[in-house]
Amino acid sequence: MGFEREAMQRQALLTPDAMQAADRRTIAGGTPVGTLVARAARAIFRILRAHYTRRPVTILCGPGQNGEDGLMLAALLDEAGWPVTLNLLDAGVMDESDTSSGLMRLLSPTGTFRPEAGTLVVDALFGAGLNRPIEGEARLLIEKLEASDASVLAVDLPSGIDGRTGEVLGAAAKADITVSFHRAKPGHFLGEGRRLSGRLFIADIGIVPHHDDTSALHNDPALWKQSLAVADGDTHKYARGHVAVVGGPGLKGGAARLAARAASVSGAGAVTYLAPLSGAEFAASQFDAVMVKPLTGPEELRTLIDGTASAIVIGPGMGHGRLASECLSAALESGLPCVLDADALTLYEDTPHVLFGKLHERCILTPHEGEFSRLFPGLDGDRLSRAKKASARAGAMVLLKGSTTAIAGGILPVLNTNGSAALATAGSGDTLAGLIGGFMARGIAPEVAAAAAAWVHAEAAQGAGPGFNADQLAPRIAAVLERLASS
Ligand SMILES: NC(=O)C1=CN([C@@H]2O[C@H](COP(=O)(O)OP(=O)(O)OC[C@H]3O[C@@H](n4cnc5c(N)ncnc54)[C@H](O)[C@@H]3O)[C@@H](O)[C@H]2O)[C@@H](O)CC1
Ligand SMILES: Nc1ncnc2c1ncn2[C@@H]1O[C@H](COP(=O)(O)OP(=O)(O)O)[C@@H](O)[C@H]1O
Ligand SMILES: [K+]
Repeated sequence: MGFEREAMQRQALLTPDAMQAADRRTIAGGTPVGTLVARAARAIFRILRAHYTRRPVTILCGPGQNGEDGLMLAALLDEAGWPVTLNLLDAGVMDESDTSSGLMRLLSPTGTFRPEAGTLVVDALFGAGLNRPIEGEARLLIEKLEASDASVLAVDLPSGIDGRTGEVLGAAAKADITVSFHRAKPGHFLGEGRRLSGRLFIADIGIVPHHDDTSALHNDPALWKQSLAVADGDTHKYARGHVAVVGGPGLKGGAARLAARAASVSGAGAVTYLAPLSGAEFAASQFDAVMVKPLTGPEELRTLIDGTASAIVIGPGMGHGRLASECLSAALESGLPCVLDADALTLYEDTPHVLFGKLHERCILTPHEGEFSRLFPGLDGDRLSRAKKASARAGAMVLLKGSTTAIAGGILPVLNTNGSAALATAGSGDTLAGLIGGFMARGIAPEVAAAAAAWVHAEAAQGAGPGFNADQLAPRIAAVLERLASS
């Protein structure tokens, strides 16, 4: 089972180009552009009033439709008795209807913009139409805004953020709230765009959706919750999935043990931890539910592969020795779903093409930025496009970890954004690798397993205090899965 179809449409991320195409399609379908702008302005007005008490509002309006949204908002606020000032980048954006509606009297002369604490600035300079770095007068306005203590509400995107990549083109001021329309844009979650967008609200303004518009998905349980349901009835442990976790020698065993613990709460029926004797003996003293087997060579792993193993997690704490590379080869030759993390990624960093030659479509590579840059040198751009290029290069799925995690190689790339800095703790990536392996062992398709695991893993750290560490993740993951199953 893949992603749920209707949810895919709701979770679509649209690039600014795709959004403009959707806009044109909607207008061609009979909704005048003025109606869309009016709906957009009303949505901003509603969200603005829900979050701010009445206070002086300055609206910065650019030369395009983003500025039009700002003008229309000015009229609504003015009508509701809010003190509004307009700063236009280009007085030409005002047409006769604006002047006759009395907006002229809200205009403040160029050069007088002084954002102050206690006021609200609406940033309606540029949105989807930003097509070059910001300079001149617009840049001055944004820099003043950035240096001020005023609250900021951005229309569509903080002006200066590239909606496709999240990159700052010239300058951009941090918004407390961003109100965008129809669907979120990749730039809300990538690069600086994530931080600068603040709290994101997406307003429905009646844009007609079309699946061709979608360039990526914003991860959400609606996409895959059904796939996690455990079928009731006559089953047995191995039928529910058996995860083989390949660990390393004694002193490095913690990473793979974390992976095994995550696999054992994933809903899979059995987990076997394989490690050289020193690691296996210690693991056996730590585990109850997880089975332990000593590894003297790749044969023990092959026996499990020929038996009941249905997915393999390999790499965390494994080391770089001969046993490690033989086990990795055996894992990949098995054709079973495999998660490659940590040492499995760095083992081939000098000869990545050798590794890529062994991968298949049920392999998922889970690098953090450091591992990624060593395994995929020379790739630049935002995290989403790098993950896509890396997946194409490797011929496997790539889950590139970070505050926004990008997953590429499935039907559509996925961005996961529910993580928090609590996850930046040793062993949290190992836990994620184990959870993905557990889901794949259950027969869940790789792209679904990766997306579900990324979300569940991040959700498990929600509300974590300063004393949180990766040891605490597995029981929290079990709790998240329980909540999902009963919701
Ligand atoms: N797509 C839709 O369906 C809807 C879009 N709406 C609004 O329309 C916006 C898009 O409107 P536009 O396509 O007119 O684009 P924008 O208003 O974002 O900007 C385009 C204008 O800015 C100029 N420009 C671009 N980069 C510049 C730079 N760095 N320095 C100076 N000038 C620059 C362009 O030459 C053009 O005149 C969205 O962001 C949104 O706010 C809403 O009205 C609701 C409906
Ligand atoms: N600031 C952050 N916000 C959200 N998630 C984060 C942040 N920093 C790290 N993470 C997540 O934490 C995990 C860290 O993985 P990794 O770096 O491999 O850790 P380790 O190697 O110690 O196991 C990844 O899932 C990553 O997405
Ligand atoms: K804007």
